[in-house]
Amino acid sequence: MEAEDEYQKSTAIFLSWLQENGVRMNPKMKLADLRSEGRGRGVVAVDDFLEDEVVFSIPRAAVLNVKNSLTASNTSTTQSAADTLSALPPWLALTAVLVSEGSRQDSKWSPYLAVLPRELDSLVFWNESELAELQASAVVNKIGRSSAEDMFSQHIAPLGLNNCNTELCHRVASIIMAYAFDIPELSESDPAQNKPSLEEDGDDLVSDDGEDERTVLSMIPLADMLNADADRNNARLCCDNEDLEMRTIKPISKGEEIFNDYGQLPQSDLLRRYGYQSDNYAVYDVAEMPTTSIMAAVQASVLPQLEPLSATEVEKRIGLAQREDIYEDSYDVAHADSENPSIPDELLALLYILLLDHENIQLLENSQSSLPSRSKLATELVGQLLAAILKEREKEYSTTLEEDAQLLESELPRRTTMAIKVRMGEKEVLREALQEASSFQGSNKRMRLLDNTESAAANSNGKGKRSREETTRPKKKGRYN
Ligand SMILES: C[S@@+](CC[C@H](N)C(=O)[O-])C[C@H]1O[C@@H](n2cnc3c(N)ncnc32)[C@H](O)[C@@H]1O
Repeated sequence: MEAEDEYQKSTAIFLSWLQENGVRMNPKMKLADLRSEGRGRGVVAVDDFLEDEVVFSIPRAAVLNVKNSLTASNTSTTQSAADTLSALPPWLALTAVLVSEGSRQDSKWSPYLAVLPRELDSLVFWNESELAELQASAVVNKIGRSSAEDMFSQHIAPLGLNNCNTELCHRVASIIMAYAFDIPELSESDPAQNKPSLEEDGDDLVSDDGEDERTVLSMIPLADMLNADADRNNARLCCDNEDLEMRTIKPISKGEEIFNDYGQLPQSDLLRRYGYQSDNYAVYDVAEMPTTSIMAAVQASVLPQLEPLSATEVEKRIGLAQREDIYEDSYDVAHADSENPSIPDELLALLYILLLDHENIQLLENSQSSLPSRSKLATELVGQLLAAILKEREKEYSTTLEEDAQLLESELPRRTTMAIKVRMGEKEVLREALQEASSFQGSNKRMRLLDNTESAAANSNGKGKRSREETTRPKKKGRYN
């Protein structure tokens, strides 16, 4: 059979299967072939929807998760299989279940499994030269291909599932990452938990988010046919009733696509987890600033006016940053919005601690002073150091924004184009952060500048007068401002 016929036929069989399994579809929706627009299948309105209308409803028994799969298989091994699976993280247990269901001709979910993709563009499937196009994006270190393979060989291989191999496990785990939902175990639910997610760990089939809500990682036929495109979200999965319901969250006009919400992801994570790129997610882009490179810049004395710090002194200041709860392994810079600046307070606080003069670091250490507000953290010197660090970070990418823009004008392989957009998004963020850093105007009076040291030394020798600024240091514990 031609691949095209196969595609249409599998859609038709899936639609009949949905009906047989009690899925009720509003006649105002249709499952559409959106391949020409690069979105595979999707759900489209064929008539106007009001806000809070049901688009379709799905009985919980049609959902594919560990419990339902074990119930459907109804074998004597069910209890021991349940025990084995419940010891695994939810994503791994569901991977085992999908591989197992996929290998059975008589699986209740066969027509559903047949419409799931054979190939994905998630980063785990990119080869080295494709990944190299992401340049210095931190996402390259988050793919976790080899750690996933360790899990497969340690936990899935011993199950002896038919036709199971590493590539299949990757494919299934990636489908789960892009398609599965975490749904509340019972009907007392928080419908906010409706986005496909895999960022799970834990060792139970249900996960507990710590707020009395236990969720079950589940594949939800049809609900997972909704695409997403940042703020074009107009529907969500509601788990309050016996049946799961996809409901509109705003009026939708005839002809519009019905979109779910995958979250406010930077383009890098969208690519890693869902295997696509969309300019509409660029507003959520971030550039990661690893603390190791921040420390390297500090120790390399990138600013000549800075008094150098000994290794012991650096250690002490890191300890202080940890005590103040602002020390992180890396800091995300992002696009500023009405509520948040581009550079996070924690990063400013770290640099401030690294740049404080000896007298003031002592006061902070003895809790005679505390970290000031953002405007005072944002000293000119902090801005200069940050600018130097941001420029170094920019240099880790082997092309400039302008060169990337030029590259995009030519015909490129799909993955190269997506990678270029991701790295451009990060470079845009770095530029914005650089601009923000250049605007810092807070006083340098407590900063570890060579001048300060000289005047302080002169003062301690009784040869000089303290400057007016130095005498304004806080005398008791409290915020500098
Ligand atoms: C939950 S599924 C949605 C159904 C999917 N289109 C299908 O045909 O099976 C998520 C996958 O859909 C695709 N997708 C979702 N939103 C998209 C978009 N705005 N643009 C391109 N692809 C999208 C991505 O491949 C993603 O991994």
